[in-house]
Amino acid sequence: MRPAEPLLIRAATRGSPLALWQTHHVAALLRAVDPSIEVEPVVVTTTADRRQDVPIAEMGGKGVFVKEVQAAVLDGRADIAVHSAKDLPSATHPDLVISAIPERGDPRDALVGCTLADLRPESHVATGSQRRQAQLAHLRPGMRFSHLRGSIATRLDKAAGFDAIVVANAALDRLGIPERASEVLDVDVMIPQVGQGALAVESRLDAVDVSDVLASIDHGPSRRVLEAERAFLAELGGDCDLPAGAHATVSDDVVRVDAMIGSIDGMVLLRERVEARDGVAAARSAARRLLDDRGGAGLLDDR
Ligand SMILES: NCc1[nH]cc(CCC(=O)O)c1CC(=O)O
Repeated sequence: MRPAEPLLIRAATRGSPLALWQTHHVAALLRAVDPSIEVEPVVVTTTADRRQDVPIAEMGGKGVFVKEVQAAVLDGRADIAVHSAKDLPSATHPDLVISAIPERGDPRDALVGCTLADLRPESHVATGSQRRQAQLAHLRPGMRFSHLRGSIATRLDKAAGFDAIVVANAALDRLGIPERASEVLDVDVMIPQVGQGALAVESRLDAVDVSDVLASIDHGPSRRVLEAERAFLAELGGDCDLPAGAHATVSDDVVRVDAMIGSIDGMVLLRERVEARDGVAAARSAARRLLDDRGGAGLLDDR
């Protein structure tokens, strides 16, 4: 018997060590299902990667990380695009489909430099995320914040200049440096960003053969919570960085959504928890309560 024809899947990815780890992870998951699959990374250098000096918000929001990776799939240079789910805008491209959401990693944020208990009102924290700043400022009023962006390695290199920086714990795990976390913040202390710790693999809507293969590495519970979290983001109408976050979990067929909207100075922090079998409905209702009933819409407008 002849061996099966190898199936080549070209995977568009950013070139950072984290993005490459994620692409290799997707490749390993696919090959565990079908060893005849070969995954060839197609590295795309995004404008956002080249311009480390410019805040994300000024480059057009968080979609800047994914647009150029998606373009490689849309114009046929690649078959799939591997993204950090949290970098994906809430509305996907009309010609693309999220054909796999593999089992989610750690959704939590990590403090690097010192623990939460070590943070004083005079402490200086660096983060580029309005969500992280709003929640930390609420926990420890008075702290000074500086902007920080760049790859995880770049940010870790600059950590010594501050009392603490905040990064996704999944990134430390994936880069093999979990010991850099001074403290991993419980989701009750710091609500994570929509999609944090999860991967989203896109393919062309018309490439049914590719999406069939990817379906084999889709993880149902992870898809269910991610779709809920993304519905929260869509309801907020925000694809740029907002002082807002949502985290969903599923147990006994019930999805629980914890969501927050705050002011960047930490003076106001609104939280809601909604549980329902329909996670998307739960997330939308958490968003409506925060925006309409509790004044969150005004907070987002005032930024
Ligand atoms: N903001 C950029 C970004 N996009 C995805 C991750 C980490 C990996 C993940 O959340 O899956 C990071 C780094 C960070 O937030 O510290």
